[in-house]
Amino acid sequence: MANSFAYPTIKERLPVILAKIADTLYRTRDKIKSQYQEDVSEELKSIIGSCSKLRNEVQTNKVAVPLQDSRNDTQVWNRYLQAATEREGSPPSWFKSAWLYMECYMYRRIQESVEKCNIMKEFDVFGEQKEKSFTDSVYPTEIVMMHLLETQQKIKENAELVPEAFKLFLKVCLWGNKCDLSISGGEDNAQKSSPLEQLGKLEPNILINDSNVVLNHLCSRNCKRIDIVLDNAGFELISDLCFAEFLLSAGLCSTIYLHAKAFPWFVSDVTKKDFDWTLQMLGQINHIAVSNFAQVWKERLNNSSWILQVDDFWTLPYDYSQMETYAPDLYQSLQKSDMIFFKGDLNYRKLLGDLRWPFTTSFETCLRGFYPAPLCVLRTSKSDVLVGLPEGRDEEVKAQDEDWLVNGNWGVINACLKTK
Ligand SMILES: O=P(O)(O)OC[C@@]1(O)O[C@H](CO)[C@@H](O)[C@@H]1O
Ligand SMILES: [Mn+2]
Repeated sequence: MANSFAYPTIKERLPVILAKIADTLYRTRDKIKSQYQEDVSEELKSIIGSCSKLRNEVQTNKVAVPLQDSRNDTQVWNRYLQAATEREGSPPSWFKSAWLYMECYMYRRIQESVEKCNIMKEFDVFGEQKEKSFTDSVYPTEIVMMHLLETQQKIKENAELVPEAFKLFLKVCLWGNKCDLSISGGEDNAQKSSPLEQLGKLEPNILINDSNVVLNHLCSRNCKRIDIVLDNAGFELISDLCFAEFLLSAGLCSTIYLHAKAFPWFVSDVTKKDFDWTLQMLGQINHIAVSNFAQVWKERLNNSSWILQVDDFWTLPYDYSQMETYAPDLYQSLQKSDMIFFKGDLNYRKLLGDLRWPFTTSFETCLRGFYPAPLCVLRTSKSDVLVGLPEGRDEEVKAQDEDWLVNGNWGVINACLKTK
C-alpha cells in the first residue's frame, strides 16, 4: 500500500475528514441544536466522540470492528467483515487491508454514530459542506443552465445541432466530477469559473473519449430509459441534471433514472435529502434559466420522466461485479436501461474492482462480467486505477503531469457497448 494513493489517503486525508466533522459539529452546535424541538446535546456529543474515536482507530491502525446499530444493512456489513477476517486470517485493519473496503467502512462507521441516535437519526454530518459547495457554485450553475435553455431553443429549430450539444453537456458532466469534497479533505472545492470556457482548455485532458460511440448508440435505437448513477452534490449534481434534461429534450430517451446514496457517503455524494434540497434552492434563485429549470424539474419528478432511486447497494463495500449476487433486484432493474452513466472516481474503482490493472487492459475485461446494459463512465481521475489506454500513453501523460492519476485534471468518457 505504501507506494499507492491509498497510503496518503488513509494516513492523511481520512483523519482530516474525521477531524473536520468533529470541528464543524462543535463549532455549529448551537445552530444544530436549534433545528430540533428536543435537546440534542447528548446525541451531538456522542456523534463528535465517535468520530474522534474513529480517527484514533485509523491513525493507530486498529482492526475493523463489527457495526452495532440497527440499520437494515448492518448484518450485511458484519458478514462481509467476518468473511474478510476468515480469508485474511485476522480482521482487516486500516493500513494493511483493501483500501476500497476500509474507506467504505469508515463512512459506514460515521453513519453508525448517527444511527445510534434517537432524535438525530437523519442528521448529515457533511450537510454544511455540501450546502456551501452548492452556494459557492451559483455562478457556473447560472451559466450552464442559460446555455441549456438557449440550446433547447436552437435544437427545436435545427435538430442537426444535437450531436455537438450532446458532446458539450457530456463534457460539462464529466468535468463536474472535479468538484468532490472527499479528494480535498472536505476543503472548499466548488466550481467557481465558467465551466463552458474551461472545456476547450481541458479537451486534451480527456484520455479516452467514447462520446461518438455513445451518441451513435443512443441515436440508433428508440431509447426509452437512461440511468445516471450520481456522484457528488454541488456543481456536479447540477451538471448531471443539465445532462439529464438535455437527453430528454433532445428526444434521446423518455425516462431518466437517477441513483442516489442511502446515507452520507464520501463527504459529498448525493443523498435524497441533498437532491430535494438542491431543487428547492434552485427555485429560490432569481435567474431566468435557473427558475425555469427548477420548475421543469419539479414537474419531471411529478410526471416520472425523472425517477430518483435509492438503493443500499451503492453504500455497501461490494464492487460491481458482485451486484448480480448481492443486489439482484437492482441488477435486474438496470438491465432494463438503454444506457447507464456511472459518475466519478469511486464508481470507477468499483467497476474495476479497484484492482491495479495494466493501463492498457480493456475496460470490458476489467468489468469482469458486470454488464447489466450498455454503460459509460464519466470520471476524472482521483485514484491510481486507469485502463483502456494505448501503449505508452501513461508515460507521455506522466511526463507532462506527475500527478495525473490523482489530481482530477484528467478524465475519461469510457463506454462498454457489447452487441447482444
Ligand atoms: O467518487 P468521487 O467523488 O469522484 O471521488 C472520491 C474520492 O475523492 O474519494 C476516494 C479517495 O478518498 C477516491 O475514490 C476519490 O479520490
Ligand atoms: Mn463522490
